[in-house]
Amino acid sequence: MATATYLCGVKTPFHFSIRPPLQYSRSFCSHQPLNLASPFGGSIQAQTSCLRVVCNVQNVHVVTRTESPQGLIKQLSCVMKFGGSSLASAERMKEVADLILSFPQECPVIVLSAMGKTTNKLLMAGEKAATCVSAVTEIDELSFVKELHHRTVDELGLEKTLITDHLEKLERLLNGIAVLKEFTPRAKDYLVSFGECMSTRIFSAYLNKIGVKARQYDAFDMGFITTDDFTNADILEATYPAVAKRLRGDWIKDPAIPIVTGFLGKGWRTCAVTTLGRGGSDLTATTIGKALGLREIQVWKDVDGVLTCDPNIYSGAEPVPYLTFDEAAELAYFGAQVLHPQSMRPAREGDIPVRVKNSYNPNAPGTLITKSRDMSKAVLTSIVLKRNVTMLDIVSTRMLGQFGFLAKVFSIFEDLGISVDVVATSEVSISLTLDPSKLWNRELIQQASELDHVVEELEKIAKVNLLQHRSIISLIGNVQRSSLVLEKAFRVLRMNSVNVQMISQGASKVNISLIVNDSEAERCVKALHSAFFEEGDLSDIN
Ligand SMILES: Nc1ncnc2c1ncn2[C@@H]1O[C@H](COP(=O)(O)OP(=O)(O)O)[C@@H](O)[C@H]1O
Ligand SMILES: N[C@@H](CC(=O)OP(=O)(O)O)C(=O)O
Repeated sequence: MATATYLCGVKTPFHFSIRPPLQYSRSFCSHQPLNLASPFGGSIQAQTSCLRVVCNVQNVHVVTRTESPQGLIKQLSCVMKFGGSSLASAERMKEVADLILSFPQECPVIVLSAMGKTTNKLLMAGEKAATCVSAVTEIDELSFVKELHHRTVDELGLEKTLITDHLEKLERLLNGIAVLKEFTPRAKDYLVSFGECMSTRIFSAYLNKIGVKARQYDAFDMGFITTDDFTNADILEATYPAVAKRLRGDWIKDPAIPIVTGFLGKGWRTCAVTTLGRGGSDLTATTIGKALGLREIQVWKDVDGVLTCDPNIYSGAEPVPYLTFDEAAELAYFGAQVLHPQSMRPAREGDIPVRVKNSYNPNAPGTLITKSRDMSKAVLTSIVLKRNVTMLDIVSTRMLGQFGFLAKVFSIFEDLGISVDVVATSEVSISLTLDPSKLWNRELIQQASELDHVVEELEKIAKVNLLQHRSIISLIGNVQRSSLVLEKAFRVLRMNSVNVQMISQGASKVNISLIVNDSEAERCVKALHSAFFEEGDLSDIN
């Protein structure tokens, strides 16, 4: 296979490949004058040169290289993602715009979540529409969403018509939910999508108003193809080339800062709007970073980076300067809300650094997440808590030495489509926790019967003890020094009279998980945090 790549600006933007057996002809057409608007204002007189590759089968690839009088024009360079916490008001939108413009050397792709708590409000409005008898217009959450967006448009000096269509559609959708008295996962995804659709339209219009050329994109219309698992869809491989083609194509034709809806996609079978799970805009950002092979992915939050523990549990949590993709993935998977559980995957695959920064405090260095880092001094990086976990103790009813027991147990989970989080096994017994993210979005009643069904199936081959209201405390760090970590952790837990019910050191080599009662969990995290990060006596055990 022959591969040609033009180097334009910061990163390699074009790749095309031709399989040797195909006949192809090439023609160059050069020096076609083109008027390009610079996204940061003004226009650039540019020329393009095209390399046209015509294959004798069905594909025609046209690769275009764009040049300004000074040379090649800048290419999209990084992703900047801003979450709801960074975009809570018109004032915040202005500050985010200023923040973006304070990096004139960058040509960013901007990914936005819904404003403030819009997603929660929309979900609540949907629940109320499905269960209440009063008129949809009386739902407080709908009034809140309308008021927030109207006020923002007004304060930014934008046309009211910018969002009228969306607000009308939103109300009609809630009326439909009220008539059907049903709020399906598919309806949930369509309903919450209005949040991102409106925030991106408002922000893009504002940038254009202040003279920065921007173009709004709905992710479900620009190539984000997902599974049809509403409320928790996975991104499919076809997304990467589709997104790259669309963003690059538009940028070359008419450069404008892309403003993309986070969190959303399009189901590949249903063609309906899907969402990537709560906090999914982080995943949108890393997917775009990988698709375009960008230099860096920035996720701007309301905290000074990834912290040593959840600041809502312990306000003395400190920023962690460096993390590996593996550490960040474990941290996110085991419950740190700051990053979406799947968001590290595209960044790791594309080997693109992720920087977590604070939009309220841009000068703080934040956290840099890369493939590897110097672990020589690392012991513990962060403590993560996942609450309300269900644990199962499963003991084989057969004699010791019974082979195939583990396989049978896991095939039951596979058949029922339930993910397992933490596992500890012996030849005849298994203790495990169930991944609540796979149960979160389902109706409570369904959850209960689902668990009953799991137990029923398992009881055909084992004695089962179902233990609810447990927490997983994950110690993320250098498992090469696990003895040190465990020694200290158990000393702290013993001093706090906490009994650990299960322990697992994952194959990931960055995580030790301890299972304790929900009621003891926060106390444990605080005590562990203070022992590992504040008392400074790690050197003792070193
Ligand atoms: N280990 C952690 N480090 C940083 N923030 C954390 C951590 N654990 C939980 N959080 C919470 O995550 C929040 C940021 O994530 P999120 O609300 O999803 O941001 P955004 O809406 O900007 O994407 C913080 O405000 C903080 O309360
Ligand atoms: N708005 C969605 C998606 C998202 O990523 O939000 P945030 O970036 O504010 O966590 C949610 O609340 O889940």
